[in-house]
Amino acid sequence: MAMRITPSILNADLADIANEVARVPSSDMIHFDVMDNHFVPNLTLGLPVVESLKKHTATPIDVHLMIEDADTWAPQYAELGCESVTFHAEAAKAPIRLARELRRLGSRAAMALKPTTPIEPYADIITEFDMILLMTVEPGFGGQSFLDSVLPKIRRTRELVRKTGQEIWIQVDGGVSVDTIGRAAEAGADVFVAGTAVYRAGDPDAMVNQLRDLAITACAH
Ligand SMILES: O=C(CO)[C@@H](O)[C@H](O)COP(=O)(O)O
Ligand SMILES: [Co+2]
Repeated sequence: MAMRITPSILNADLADIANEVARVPSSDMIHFDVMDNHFVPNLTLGLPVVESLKKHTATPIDVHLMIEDADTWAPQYAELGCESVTFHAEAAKAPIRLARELRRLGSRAAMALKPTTPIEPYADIITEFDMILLMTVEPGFGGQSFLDSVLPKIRRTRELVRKTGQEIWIQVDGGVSVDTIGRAAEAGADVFVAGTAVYRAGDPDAMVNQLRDLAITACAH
Protein backbone atom coordinates (compact mmCIF):
# COMPACT_ATOMS: atom_id res chain seq x y z
CA MET A 1 0.00 0.00 0.00
CA ALA A 2 1.33 3.48 -0.86
CA MET A 3 1.98 5.69 2.15
CA ARG A 4 1.52 9.44 1.75
CA ILE A 5 2.82 12.27 3.91
CA THR A 6 1.09 15.66 3.92
CA PRO A 7 2.78 18.33 6.08
CA SER A 8 0.46 20.81 7.77
CA ILE A 9 1.56 24.38 7.12
CA LEU A 10 -0.37 25.49 10.21
CA ASN A 11 2.85 24.75 12.06
CA ALA A 12 5.11 26.52 9.55
CA ASP A 13 6.05 30.22 9.33
CA LEU A 14 2.72 31.57 8.06
CA ALA A 15 4.34 34.82 6.90
CA ASP A 16 6.44 32.80 4.45
CA ILE A 17 4.11 30.04 3.26
CA ALA A 18 5.40 29.59 -0.29
CA ASN A 19 8.97 29.09 0.93
CA GLU A 20 7.82 26.83 3.75
CA VAL A 21 6.10 24.59 1.19
CA ALA A 22 9.25 24.63 -0.97
CA ARG A 23 11.22 23.25 2.01
CA VAL A 24 9.33 19.93 1.83
CA PRO A 25 9.57 18.83 -1.85
CA SER A 26 9.19 15.14 -0.91
CA SER A 27 5.64 15.75 0.35
CA ASP A 28 2.80 13.96 -1.41
CA MET A 29 0.41 16.82 -0.64
CA ILE A 30 0.40 19.99 1.48
CA HIS A 31 -2.22 20.07 4.24
CA PHE A 32 -4.00 23.41 4.56
CA ASP A 33 -6.06 23.84 7.76
CA VAL A 34 -8.99 26.24 7.46
CA MET A 35 -10.65 27.23 10.77
CA ASP A 36 -13.53 29.66 11.29
CA ASN A 37 -13.60 30.20 15.08
CA HIS A 38 -17.08 28.61 15.14
CA PHE A 39 -16.65 24.92 14.34
CA VAL A 40 -13.36 25.08 16.27
CA PRO A 41 -12.11 27.77 18.70
CA ASN A 42 -9.39 29.04 16.37
CA LEU A 43 -9.06 31.09 13.19
CA THR A 44 -6.54 30.46 10.41
CA LEU A 45 -6.40 31.04 6.67
CA GLY A 46 -8.88 30.86 3.84
CA LEU A 47 -9.61 31.08 0.12
CA PRO A 48 -7.41 34.09 -0.84
CA VAL A 49 -4.33 32.48 0.72
CA VAL A 50 -4.95 29.16 -1.05
CA GLU A 51 -5.42 31.04 -4.31
CA SER A 52 -2.02 32.74 -3.87
CA LEU A 53 -0.27 29.57 -2.73
CA LYS A 54 -1.52 27.68 -5.80
CA LYS A 55 0.61 30.01 -7.96
CA HIS A 56 3.76 29.06 -6.03
CA THR A 57 3.62 25.27 -5.85
CA ALA A 58 2.81 22.27 -8.00
CA THR A 59 2.40 20.05 -4.93
CA PRO A 60 -1.26 19.01 -4.55
CA ILE A 61 -3.17 20.95 -1.89
CA ASP A 62 -5.10 18.94 0.71
CA VAL A 63 -7.59 21.35 2.30
CA HIS A 64 -9.00 20.48 5.73
CA LEU A 65 -12.08 22.59 6.41
CA MET A 66 -12.84 22.99 10.11
CA ILE A 67 -15.75 25.33 9.46
CA GLU A 68 -19.48 25.31 10.13
CA ASP A 69 -20.87 26.14 6.73
CA ALA A 70 -18.99 23.50 4.75
CA ASP A 71 -21.78 23.11 2.17
CA THR A 72 -21.28 26.71 1.04
CA TRP A 73 -17.50 26.98 1.21
CA ALA A 74 -16.07 23.59 0.24
CA PRO A 75 -16.92 23.81 -3.50
CA GLN A 76 -15.04 27.12 -3.73
CA TYR A 77 -11.79 25.37 -2.75
CA ALA A 78 -12.40 22.80 -5.47
CA GLU A 79 -13.02 25.61 -7.96
CA LEU A 80 -9.60 27.05 -7.05
CA GLY A 81 -8.05 23.74 -8.10
CA CYS A 82 -7.39 22.19 -4.69
CA GLU A 83 -6.73 18.53 -5.40
CA SER A 84 -8.39 17.26 -2.20
CA VAL A 85 -11.11 18.96 -0.14
CA THR A 86 -12.11 17.59 3.28
CA PHE A 87 -15.18 18.71 5.20
CA HIS A 88 -16.32 17.53 8.63
CA ALA A 89 -19.22 15.09 8.92
CA GLU A 90 -20.30 17.05 12.00
CA ALA A 91 -20.57 20.24 9.92
CA ALA A 92 -22.01 19.25 6.54
CA LYS A 93 -25.78 19.37 6.08
CA ALA A 94 -25.80 17.27 2.89
CA PRO A 95 -22.57 15.22 2.79
CA ILE A 96 -23.47 13.08 -0.24
CA ARG A 97 -24.52 16.06 -2.34
CA LEU A 98 -21.39 17.93 -1.29
CA ALA A 99 -19.07 15.01 -2.07
CA ARG A 100 -20.59 14.67 -5.55
CA GLU A 101 -20.22 18.41 -6.12
CA LEU A 102 -16.53 18.31 -5.14
CA ARG A 103 -15.87 15.41 -7.51
CA ARG A 104 -17.79 17.12 -10.31
CA LEU A 105 -15.52 20.13 -9.84
CA GLY A 106 -12.46 17.89 -10.26
CA SER A 107 -11.37 17.58 -6.63
CA ARG A 108 -11.00 14.47 -4.51
CA ALA A 109 -13.79 14.46 -1.91
CA ALA A 110 -13.01 13.66 1.71
CA MET A 111 -14.93 13.54 4.97
CA ALA A 112 -13.43 14.07 8.42
CA LEU A 113 -14.58 12.70 11.77
CA LYS A 114 -13.66 14.13 15.18
CA PRO A 115 -12.03 11.62 17.58
CA THR A 116 -15.28 10.59 19.25
CA THR A 117 -17.52 10.57 16.15
CA PRO A 118 -18.09 6.94 15.11
CA ILE A 119 -17.59 5.74 11.52
CA GLU A 120 -20.48 3.26 11.55
CA PRO A 121 -23.31 5.75 10.74
CA TYR A 122 -21.38 6.60 7.55
CA ALA A 123 -20.56 3.02 6.52
CA ASP A 124 -23.08 3.07 3.66
CA ILE A 125 -21.80 6.31 2.15
CA ILE A 126 -18.01 5.91 2.29
CA THR A 127 -17.90 5.03 -1.41
CA GLU A 128 -18.93 8.64 -2.09
CA PHE A 129 -15.48 9.65 -0.83
CA ASP A 130 -11.89 9.36 -2.00
CA MET A 131 -10.56 9.71 1.54
CA ILE A 132 -11.82 9.48 5.12
CA LEU A 133 -9.94 11.65 7.66
CA LEU A 134 -9.92 10.30 11.20
CA MET A 135 -8.82 13.06 13.56
CA THR A 136 -6.31 11.82 16.13
CA VAL A 137 -6.60 15.04 18.19
CA GLU A 138 -9.55 17.34 18.86
CA PRO A 139 -9.49 19.68 15.85
CA GLY A 140 -8.42 23.28 16.44
CA PHE A 141 -4.72 23.36 17.19
CA GLY A 142 -1.41 21.88 16.12
CA GLY A 143 1.04 20.44 18.61
CA GLN A 144 -1.35 18.18 20.54
CA SER A 145 -0.73 14.55 21.56
CA PHE A 146 -1.86 11.65 19.35
CA LEU A 147 -4.97 9.93 20.74
CA ASP A 148 -4.44 6.17 20.85
CA SER A 149 -8.18 5.85 21.57
CA VAL A 150 -8.77 6.42 17.82
CA LEU A 151 -6.75 3.34 16.77
CA PRO A 152 -9.73 0.91 16.94
CA LYS A 153 -11.74 3.26 14.71
CA ILE A 154 -8.89 3.29 12.18
CA ARG A 155 -9.03 -0.52 12.15
CA ARG A 156 -12.81 -0.57 11.73
CA THR A 157 -12.62 1.99 8.92
CA ARG A 158 -9.92 -0.02 7.13
CA GLU A 159 -12.21 -3.06 7.29
CA LEU A 160 -15.17 -1.08 5.91
CA VAL A 161 -12.98 0.25 3.09
CA ARG A 162 -11.67 -3.24 2.31
CA LYS A 163 -15.26 -4.50 1.96
CA THR A 164 -16.06 -1.81 -0.63
CA GLY A 165 -13.25 -3.10 -2.87
CA GLN A 166 -12.49 0.54 -3.74
CA GLU A 167 -9.34 2.55 -3.14
CA ILE A 168 -10.42 4.97 -0.42
CA TRP A 169 -7.54 6.56 1.48
CA ILE A 170 -7.62 6.71 5.28
CA GLN A 171 -5.94 9.84 6.62
CA VAL A 172 -4.94 10.57 10.21
CA ASP A 173 -4.34 14.09 11.47
CA GLY A 174 -2.98 15.22 14.82
CA GLY A 175 0.06 14.26 16.82
CA VAL A 176 1.61 12.18 14.03
CA SER A 177 5.35 11.79 14.70
CA VAL A 178 8.16 9.25 14.54
CA ASP A 179 6.76 7.84 17.79
CA THR A 180 3.12 7.45 16.65
CA ILE A 181 3.05 6.96 12.87
CA GLY A 182 3.82 3.24 13.10
CA ARG A 183 0.76 2.57 15.27
CA ALA A 184 -1.49 4.51 12.89
CA ALA A 185 -0.09 2.71 9.82
CA GLU A 186 -0.36 -0.69 11.44
CA ALA A 187 -4.03 0.06 12.26
CA GLY A 188 -4.73 0.86 8.59
CA ALA A 189 -4.03 4.54 7.89
CA ASP A 190 -2.23 5.35 4.63
CA VAL A 191 -2.20 9.20 4.54
CA PHE A 192 -0.49 11.05 7.37
CA VAL A 193 -0.75 14.74 8.25
CA ALA A 194 2.26 15.95 10.23
CA GLY A 195 2.66 19.54 11.31
CA THR A 196 4.88 19.93 14.34
CA ALA A 197 6.88 16.79 13.55
CA VAL A 198 7.86 18.13 10.12
CA TYR A 199 8.26 21.86 10.69
CA ARG A 200 10.03 21.56 14.06
CA ALA A 201 12.53 19.09 12.57
CA GLY A 202 16.04 20.29 11.77
CA ASP A 203 15.57 19.01 8.21
CA PRO A 204 11.82 19.03 7.40
CA ASP A 205 12.18 17.21 4.06
CA ALA A 206 14.28 14.45 5.63
CA MET A 207 11.53 14.10 8.25
CA VAL A 208 8.89 13.65 5.51
CA ASN A 209 10.93 10.77 4.08
CA GLN A 210 11.62 9.28 7.51
CA LEU A 211 7.92 9.32 8.41
CA ARG A 212 7.01 7.65 5.10
CA ASP A 213 9.67 4.95 5.64
CA LEU A 214 8.37 4.28 9.17
CA ALA A 215 4.80 3.95 7.86
CA ILE A 216 5.88 1.54 5.12
CA THR A 217 7.84 -0.57 7.61
CA ALA A 218 4.95 -0.70 10.10
CA CYS A 219 2.46 -1.66 7.42
CA ALA A 220 4.68 -4.50 6.18
CA HIS A 221 4.45 -6.26 9.56
O1 LIG B 1 -6.18 19.90 11.71
C1 LIG B 1 -5.28 20.01 12.51
C2 LIG B 1 -5.55 20.54 13.88
O2 LIG B 1 -6.90 20.80 14.01
C3 LIG B 1 -3.95 19.53 12.13
O3 LIG B 1 -3.77 19.48 10.73
C4 LIG B 1 -2.74 20.05 12.86
O4 LIG B 1 -2.28 21.24 12.30
C5 LIG B 1 -1.64 19.03 12.83
O5 LIG B 1 -0.58 19.47 13.62
P1 LIG B 1 0.29 18.45 14.50
O6 LIG B 1 -0.65 17.75 15.45
O7 LIG B 1 0.93 17.49 13.53
O8 LIG B 1 1.28 19.34 15.18
CO1 LIG C 1 -5.74 19.31 9.67
